[in-house]
Amino acid sequence: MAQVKVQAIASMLQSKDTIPPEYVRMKDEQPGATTYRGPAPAVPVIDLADTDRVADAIADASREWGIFQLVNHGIPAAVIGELQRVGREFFELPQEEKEAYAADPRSGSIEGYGTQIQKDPNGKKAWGDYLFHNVWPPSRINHAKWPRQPSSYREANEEYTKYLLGILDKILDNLSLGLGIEGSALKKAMGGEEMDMLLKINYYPPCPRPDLALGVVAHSDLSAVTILVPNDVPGLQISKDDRWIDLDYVPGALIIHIGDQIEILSNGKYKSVLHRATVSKEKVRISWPVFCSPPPEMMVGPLPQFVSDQNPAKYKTKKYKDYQYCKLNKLPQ
Ligand SMILES: O=C(O)CCC(=O)C(=O)O
Ligand SMILES: [Fe+2]
Repeated sequence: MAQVKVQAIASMLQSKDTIPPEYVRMKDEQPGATTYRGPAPAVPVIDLADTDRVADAIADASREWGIFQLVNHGIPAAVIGELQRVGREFFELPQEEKEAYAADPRSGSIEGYGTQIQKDPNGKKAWGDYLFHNVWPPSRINHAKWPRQPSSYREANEEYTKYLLGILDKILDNLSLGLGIEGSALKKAMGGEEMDMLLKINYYPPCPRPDLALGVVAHSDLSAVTILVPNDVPGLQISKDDRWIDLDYVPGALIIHIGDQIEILSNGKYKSVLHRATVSKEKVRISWPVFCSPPPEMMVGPLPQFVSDQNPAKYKTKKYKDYQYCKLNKLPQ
């Protein structure tokens, strides 16, 4: 039987101020009770075209924040606009059309249409649905999980991916230089052209109680780097100095997260960022993260340059898919 999607629940709600109890987070997670409202420094906004400063800015932000917003990245607004339009139109299709792409947990693949299913000790759920599909490398793309409607879905996603490959190269290059290693080193450690890029579309319907629910619970991304396009409804929060703070909406910016794999490869010099997604009372929030990771069989561990007697390895060396298994099953890394 198909999982009941949040989009269907939201459209059937009678009440304007209550939600089903399984969507009410525990008190210590509720955004209404835990969002920091005082003055806080803003997540760095970095200009990719500012060649004098960009390398230091990316390295500093990745050490101190694990996240930054990237402007002047060179992806035409029309390309991002198309990515957003076709993704939104997919979620606006009738429910039964979307179910043709349902994720199948028994298949061993994360790809497809589904609803947030984090294993939660309190039986709580998150207020969001999603679509996952690979966009790179071509050999691991399964077009059966790419929407056939709207008809320009495939072209829009291929076009966006082409630009992302170039931007990811620049980010990894600058991250490598910031560690004092060769520009190509981190990309090589991620499998070079064989690295994996997995697109997720998060669809968060309007929620009568955004103070009580979460779209995505607190986590760091397992990826090496995540490149995210938001729509214009803010909602992403990060934990900084033990406070949950909002990211500003910067029109046209890409939000770059440092994920666990870069933290591991750099032996902790760069930090993956703890983040969560809140939802809106009136508006649909949508985000398009692309998780960029080593291929499943790649061995990942601290690079030898960062390990010494004085500075022992803080993380294990094992296959990426074994890191993935531990994270998905909430086992020790
Ligand atoms: O929707 C967002 O802004 C964040 C989503 C997210 O963190 C994720 O899907 O991993
Ligand atoms: Fe995330």
